[in-house]
Amino acid sequence: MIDVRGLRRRYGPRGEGGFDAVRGLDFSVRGGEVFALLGTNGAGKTSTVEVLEGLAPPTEGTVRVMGRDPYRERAEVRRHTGVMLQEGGFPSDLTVAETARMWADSLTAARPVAEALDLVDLGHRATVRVKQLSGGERRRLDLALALAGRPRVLFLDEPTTGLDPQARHTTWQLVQQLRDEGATILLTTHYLEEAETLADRLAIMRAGQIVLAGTPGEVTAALPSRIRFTLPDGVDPAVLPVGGAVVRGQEIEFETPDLQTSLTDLLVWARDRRLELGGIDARSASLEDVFLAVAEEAR
Ligand SMILES: Nc1ncnc2c1ncn2[C@@H]1O[C@H](COP(=O)(O)OP(=O)(O)OP(=O)(O)O)[C@@H](O)[C@H]1O
Repeated sequence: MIDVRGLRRRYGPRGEGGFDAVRGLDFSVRGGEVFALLGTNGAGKTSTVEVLEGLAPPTEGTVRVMGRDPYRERAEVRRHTGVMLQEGGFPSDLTVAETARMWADSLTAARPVAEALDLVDLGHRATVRVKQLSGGERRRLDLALALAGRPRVLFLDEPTTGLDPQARHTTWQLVQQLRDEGATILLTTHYLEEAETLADRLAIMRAGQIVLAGTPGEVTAALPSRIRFTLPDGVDPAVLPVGGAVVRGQEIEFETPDLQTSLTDLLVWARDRRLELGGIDARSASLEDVFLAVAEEAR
């Protein structure tokens, strides 16, 4: 549904004075998939998504959405896409329902306004003026408008920024529901839990390039897992069956690329010696660990 080959996006002139925000991206998003673009501030996520939305042409490379060029064939592509920009811009004197109705009138086959507002839990705020909405409510209105045309492809740029935890979870459920109904969704987010929860696949960008991509499981497998425990008093850490452990008194921590094997070996070793290990904590790297490692490498 989305295909990006060799995408570059440059702001300003060629040569000095210009800036390459996107420096050669390749990725694709399959139908019915949620794909998350992650990256530090300024990594180039919005610059990429804007090209996919047809708001700007690529400086180099090709981009296809549903097999079409979203910039040159904007009218055709736009009919099937829903877009939630990082900042929506609505006339602030209109009410929520008026805003949604105005938007719906510009679409073919829009959802009924009440249905679109109910999807994002804004039905009870229909008669409130946009300027009186909280930041989180405006975000949800943005989302309602993005969904209004029953899009087959949905672009969500930081959809849950400013939402309280409950509204965030409701939004996640909505995104999952839309995906289950067949929508293809590309989102950017700074919430790693959001990416872990929603994304079938994700890519981490840094300085205009993708540095890691895959399923959340594949991406977190890029870093070693970690095992921690406490040895019983009187047991010398030197007898441990693992190399490279960090030892603080009786507290032991070590990393392993193969969590299951290392943990099994450790537990069998302890059982054979009738040792009771305390506070065993064994975990794979989290997406946050990976993200921080990627960001750290850039320093
Ligand atoms: N119109 C512009 N002119 C010049 N430079 C720009 C312009 N828009 C963005 N940039 C620069 O391009 C780089 C990428 O910006 P972009 O907004 O795509 O990053 P992002 O990954 O979406 O960041 P964030 O997480 O902060 O939203 C940044 O260094 C930014 O300063």
